[in-house]
Amino acid sequence: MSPRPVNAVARIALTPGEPAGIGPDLCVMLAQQAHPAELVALCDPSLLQERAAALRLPLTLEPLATDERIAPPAPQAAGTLRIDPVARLRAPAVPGRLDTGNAGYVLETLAATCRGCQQGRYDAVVTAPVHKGVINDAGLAFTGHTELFAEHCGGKPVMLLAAPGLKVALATTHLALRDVPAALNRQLIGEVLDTLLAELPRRFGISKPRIAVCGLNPHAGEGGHLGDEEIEIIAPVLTRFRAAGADVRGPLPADTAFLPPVLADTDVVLAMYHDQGLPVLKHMGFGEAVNVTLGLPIIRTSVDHGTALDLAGTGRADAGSLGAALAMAMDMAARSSAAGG
Ligand SMILES: NC(=O)C1=CN([C@@H]2O[C@H](COP(=O)(O)OP(=O)(O)OC[C@H]3O[C@@H](n4cnc5c(N)ncnc54)[C@H](O)[C@@H]3O)[C@@H](O)[C@H]2O)C=CC1
Ligand SMILES: NCC(=O)COP(=O)(O)O
Repeated sequence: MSPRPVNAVARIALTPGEPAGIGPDLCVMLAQQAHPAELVALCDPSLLQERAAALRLPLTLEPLATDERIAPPAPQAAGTLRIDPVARLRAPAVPGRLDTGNAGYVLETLAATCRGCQQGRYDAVVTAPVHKGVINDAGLAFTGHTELFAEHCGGKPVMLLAAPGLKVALATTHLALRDVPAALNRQLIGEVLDTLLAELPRRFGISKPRIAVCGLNPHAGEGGHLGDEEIEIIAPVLTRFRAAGADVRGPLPADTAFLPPVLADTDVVLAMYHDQGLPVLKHMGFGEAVNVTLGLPIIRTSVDHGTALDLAGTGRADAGSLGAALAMAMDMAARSSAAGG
């Protein structure tokens, strides 16, 4: 498929995620306004039609033309979404009620999206949340979109969440806390920093990224008295990167790494594990933050929240983060297109 011209309208894939969660609600809500990109939902059409009816919101689903040369991407009109019916629900989608019967369907929508992105059919993908537990309960091993997209598309993924005023990247993602120390090694920290230093300019336009790196242990190990991962693993890698000219600071005690004076001259804080960095990020910007996977050959952004089963079908879910994820995906697609693809 030939690359689209610079400034062309982007075609963005949208996956509603867990059928019982708020993902379908948010897609319907997002469709209530016009967008300067074409939005293609990859899912069972009945899911969105039923959720729109439950929310009493208008929605017209327009089939995606099978040959994009005939129908180039067009801006999305209010009240509409394009639809690519890549998979069928196996069980009724009841808001708030998980059903293991639909786990395979959810993974099929994600696999089809990866194929579409790799084929150049989509300029980016925006994902609504999936329920990791129900997929595993169905007997399908799954840790997250981040890892699944890397499996399908290649690359060494780095999870980064961006809120206004703070970006947090993670050295490890979906791991039991007890497994984190064993997962950390010099090669991993080096690869994560390499990805951040390559992707922050490319995806965000940050030309010389300033990265603050957290330690693992309280007080960054207190000189080796509270753990030695800082001395054995993190500090030597940072010394190597600094010698090569990178602006990387640390290892910093995580409890003070997010103070305003540190953040004032930091582009990204690199946390060692999920719950070291994300509570701070969500405290600052829940509802307007975006989860982006760096290090993939494709552009993938997502919401900052989960499936919120308690809100599905009620109309009370906030679509702010999905809107922000779409805006970031369009921005990244435009940047990529301007850079030649
Ligand atoms: N990108 C993804 O696919 C993600 C999936 N998850 C999955 O979501 C499931 C549920 O996770 P939880 O820890 O319960 O987190 P959650 O984010 O679903 O819910 C936490 C709290 O935030 C509220 N909330 C979440 N999104 C909201 C929204 N858009 N508007 C208003 N309130 C909102 C919920 O009502 C709940 O009170 C888990 O299976 C988890 O794996 C979690 C995070 C990201
Ligand atoms: N807390 C972020 C999260 O769990 C999202 O994971 P993923 O499905 O985007 O990999």
